[in-house]
Amino acid sequence: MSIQYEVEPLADSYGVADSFPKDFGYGEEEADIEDSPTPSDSKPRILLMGLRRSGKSSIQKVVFST
Ligand SMILES: Nc1nc2c(ncn2[C@@H]2O[C@H](COP(=O)(O)OP(=O)(O)OP(=O)(O)O)[C@@H](O)[C@H]2O)c(=O)[nH]1
Repeated sequence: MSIQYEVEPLADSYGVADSFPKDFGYGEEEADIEDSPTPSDSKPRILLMGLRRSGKSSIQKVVFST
């Protein structure tokens, strides 16, 4: 007496994954819609943040005044 098993190929068990759309992606590249004006001379900009009267203007004078 012999018992026969039906062994399906392993690849068939992943049939669900095969049904996944192949062209799934992030779509077209979209331009940033942030309203950050791009300076034409492309100078780097520094945002100095701090509490009131904490010395921001003084730092600016010391660091950036020529
Ligand atoms: N002792 C001391 N006082 C400082 C220093 N830096 C700034 N001050 C004094 O702190 C006060 C405020 O300095 P500002 O540079 O005007 O500070 P700010 O952050 O620009 O102030 P806001 O524009 O009001 O936010 C001024 O009276 C400065 O003289 C420091 O390093 N040491």
